Amino acid sequence: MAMKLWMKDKKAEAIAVSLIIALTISIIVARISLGLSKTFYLITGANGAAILAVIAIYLLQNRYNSRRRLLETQMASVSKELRIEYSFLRKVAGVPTKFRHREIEVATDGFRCLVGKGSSGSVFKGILTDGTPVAVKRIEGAERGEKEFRSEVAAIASAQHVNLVRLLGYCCVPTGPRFLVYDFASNGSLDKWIFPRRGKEEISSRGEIQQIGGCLEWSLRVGVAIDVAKALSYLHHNCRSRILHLDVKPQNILLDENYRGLVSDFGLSKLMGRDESRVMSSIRGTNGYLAPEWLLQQGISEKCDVYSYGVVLLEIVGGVRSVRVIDKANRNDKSKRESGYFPKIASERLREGRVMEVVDSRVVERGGVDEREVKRLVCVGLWCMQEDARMRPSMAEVVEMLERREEVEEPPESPLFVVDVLSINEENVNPGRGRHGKATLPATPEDCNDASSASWSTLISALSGR
Ligand SMILES: Nc1ncnc2c1ncn2[C@@H]1O[C@H](COP(=O)(O)OP(=O)(O)OP(=O)(O)O)[C@@H](O)[C@H]1O
Repeated sequence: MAMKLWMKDKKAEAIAVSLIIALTISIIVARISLGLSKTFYLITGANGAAILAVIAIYLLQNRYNSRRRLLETQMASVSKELRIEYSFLRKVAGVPTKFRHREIEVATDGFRCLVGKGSSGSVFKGILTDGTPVAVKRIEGAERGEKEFRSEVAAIASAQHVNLVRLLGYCCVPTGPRFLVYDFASNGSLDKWIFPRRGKEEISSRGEIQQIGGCLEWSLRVGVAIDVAKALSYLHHNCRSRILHLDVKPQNILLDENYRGLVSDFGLSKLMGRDESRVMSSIRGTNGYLAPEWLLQQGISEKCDVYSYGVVLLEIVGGVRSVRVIDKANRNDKSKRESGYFPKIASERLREGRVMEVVDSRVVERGGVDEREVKRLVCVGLWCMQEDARMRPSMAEVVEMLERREEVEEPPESPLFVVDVLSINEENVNPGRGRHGKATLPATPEDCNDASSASWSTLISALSGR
C-alpha cells in the first residue's frame, strides 16, 4: 500500500513538473512571437496563475499523502501487534481457531479415516499442517447441529483442564455442516475398553473405523475413574459458570496414549449460574445414564452428572452395560424389569459381602484387583446413584473419596433402581413444593391422569433402552 502511494506521488510529481515546464515554455514562445503586447501579458498572467495552482495542488496532495502513509504504517503495526497477541492468547487460553473448509479437507485427506459415529455426526482422524493429530467431528442436521455446535464451543471455550478433551478449532460452511476439531485421543473411547466387543465394527466406504479396544486393566480403570471425576469436579466447581455436561457415558470418555481419561462431547452441555440450584431442560442425554429427577422433568442440576458418573463408575468396575432393553410385553412386569439391572446387582452383592463378584471377570482373571478398592468404587458409584439428588455427593467429594482422602461409608439400602424410581419423594426432589412428602406416580399408565401418564411413559420408555 505504501509502495502504491509512493508510485502515485512520483506520477503526480512528474505531471506537475511537466505542466509547469509546458506553461513556462508557452510563456517564452508567447514572448518571442507576440513581443510585449497585451495578449502576451494576458497569456503570462493566466499561465502564472496556472503554475501557482499546480504547485498548490501538488503541495496539498503531498501533505495529504504523507499523513495517509503515516496512518497506514501505524495501522499495520497495530494489526501486527494484534496478530501476535491473538496467536499468544490462543496458545495460552486455548481460544479455538477458525479453520477454512479446505484446511479441514486437507487435514482429513478428504474425510478418509472414520474413527467413530455418534447421533449428531461422524468423527474422522486428521493431521494438521504442523503435524498435530486431530479428530474432526462433522456435525450434521441443521437445527440440532447448530445447537450442539454452539453448546460445545461455549462450554469448552470457557473450560481448560487436563482431563477435558481440547477443542482446537471449528469450521462453519454456510448452509453446510459444521466441524469441530479436537486433539486426537489415540486410544478411542472408554466403552471399547470396558465392554466386551459386540460383533464387527462398521466399515466405511473409504476408510475403516479403527479397531481400537480390549480389556482395560484394573489400575488403569481406577485411574480413568479418577480422571473423569476430576474433570467433572472442575466443570461443576472451578469454572466461572457451572458447566453441566449432561451426557456422561463411556462413549464420551476418551483415552489418550497413556490411557488417561478425557471427558469429551459437550454438545448437550448447559451453563448454570452459581446462584441457580436447578434449571429446567427437556430430556436429552442417553438412556440408562439419566437421573430420575430429569426423567420426571423436575429440573436438573450438576447432580444429574453425578448420577450418570455413578452409572459409569459401576460399568467401569463390572464391564457390564447398565441399560437393558426390555421388550414391550414385559414393560409392566416388576420382576422382569428388575432382574439383571447391574446397579441393583452391585448393590445386593455389596450387602452380601460378595463385592468381588461384581468385578469384570476378565479383569479378575488377570489379578491385581484389591477388594477394598473395589468396595470403595462400588460404594461411591451407589452413593452417586442415590434417588434423592441431595443424598448424592458432589464431584469434589467423589474425587476425595476415590483418592482415599475421605472415608466412604456404605450407601443406605435403597429399593430404588428401575421400578422404585417411579415412586419419588417429591419433598426431597423439589423441597418446598408440597407438604405431603411422597408424590407417587401411579403403578400403571392406566391408573393415571394425563400429566403423570406422560411422566410414566417417558420414564418407562427411557428405562427400557432406546
Ligand atoms: N477426540 C477424539 N479422538 C479420538 N476419537 C474420538 C474423538 N472424538 C470422538 N471420537 C470417537 O468417535 C466416536 C463418536 O463420537 P461422538 O462424540 O460423535 O459420538 P458419541 O458420543 O459416541 O455419540 P452421541 O453423539 O450420540 O452422544 C466416539 O465414541 C469415539 O470413539
